[in-house]
Amino acid sequence: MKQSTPPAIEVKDLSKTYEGGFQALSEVNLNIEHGEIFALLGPNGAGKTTLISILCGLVTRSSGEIRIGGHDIIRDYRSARQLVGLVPQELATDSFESVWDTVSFSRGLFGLKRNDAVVAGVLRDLSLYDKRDKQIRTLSGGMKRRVMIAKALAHEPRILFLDEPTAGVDVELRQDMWNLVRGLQHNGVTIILTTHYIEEAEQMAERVGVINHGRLLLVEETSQLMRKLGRKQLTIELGQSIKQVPDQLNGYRLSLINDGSALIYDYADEFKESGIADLLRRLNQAGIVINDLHTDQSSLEDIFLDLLKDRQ
Ligand SMILES: Nc1ncnc2c1ncn2[C@@H]1O[C@H](COP(=O)(O)OP(=O)(O)OP(=O)(O)O)[C@@H](O)[C@H]1O
Repeated sequence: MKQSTPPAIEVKDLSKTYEGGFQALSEVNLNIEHGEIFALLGPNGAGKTTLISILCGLVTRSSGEIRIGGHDIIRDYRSARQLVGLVPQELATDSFESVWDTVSFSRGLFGLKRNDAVVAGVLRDLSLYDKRDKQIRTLSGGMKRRVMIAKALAHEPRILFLDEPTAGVDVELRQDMWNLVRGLQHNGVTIILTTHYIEEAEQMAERVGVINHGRLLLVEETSQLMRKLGRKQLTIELGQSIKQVPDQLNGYRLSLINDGSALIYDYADEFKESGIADLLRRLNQAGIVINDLHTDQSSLEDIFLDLLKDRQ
């Protein structure tokens, strides 16, 4: 019988209570497939770093089971850890080591043989090759962050965790970072990132997990989530202002704005086709002249805020 490949990450009933009694994670269940880009979204203190740190073996769980590439992270720690690279939120700075030595040493920490071609490749991908002989303490903040990524990639991990990779970085580095992420995914690397830049999760991630107060509220394909929860708004600019929405349009979620010169119609994607044509016909029947129409779609950010409001 052919055995199926285990998921990149399997988390079952994971809970974490820190010393002192604070429960940072409760009953988290999550599977992440190979080659996915998965975004973990949540406000400050939601438990994202705790989850990532447990998955990388830096923080111990209180209960639950975790496998990385099928390896239990406690019983089979080395095999599990070998598969994982972590770019932490905090930058390790002020090193007197050179960029090259730091990255090469990181590879050695995983018991791997020295491989200059791999280290050179990683440094080139991150535009660090020219700086390879510089001491880390002499680099700019952005360059130091690149070194952190290079360190995480030095042992060629199959799964890369990026803890808020774009917080406080400039546009150029952010762009480079996302190009790098796409390139890694192309090579089959699984990417798990946390971000406060929700539009980026929307653009980059195939699936999103929303976490708050240590609970994973939902895990959904990004497009699915947008479709399901993403409300749309149609703004109807009127030829002439009106004082109130005519009675015959009471069945629609309409509101008047801008002193009665425009109507807002809230609708969900699935009602788009029939709803709008019907509404426009009825407006016409009510003698309302339409000047212009435009639509707005709620972003993942809006959805996220709505979710937190509903479930708190
Ligand atoms: N070592 C610790 N001891 C006690 N409590 C901790 C410890 N580390 C984290 N916490 C608490 O656990 C909660 C979750 O923290 P965590 O860093 O996982 O959140 P986060 O979602 O990553 O937040 P941020 O977006 O701010 O990084 C926070 O309330 C934090 O104060």
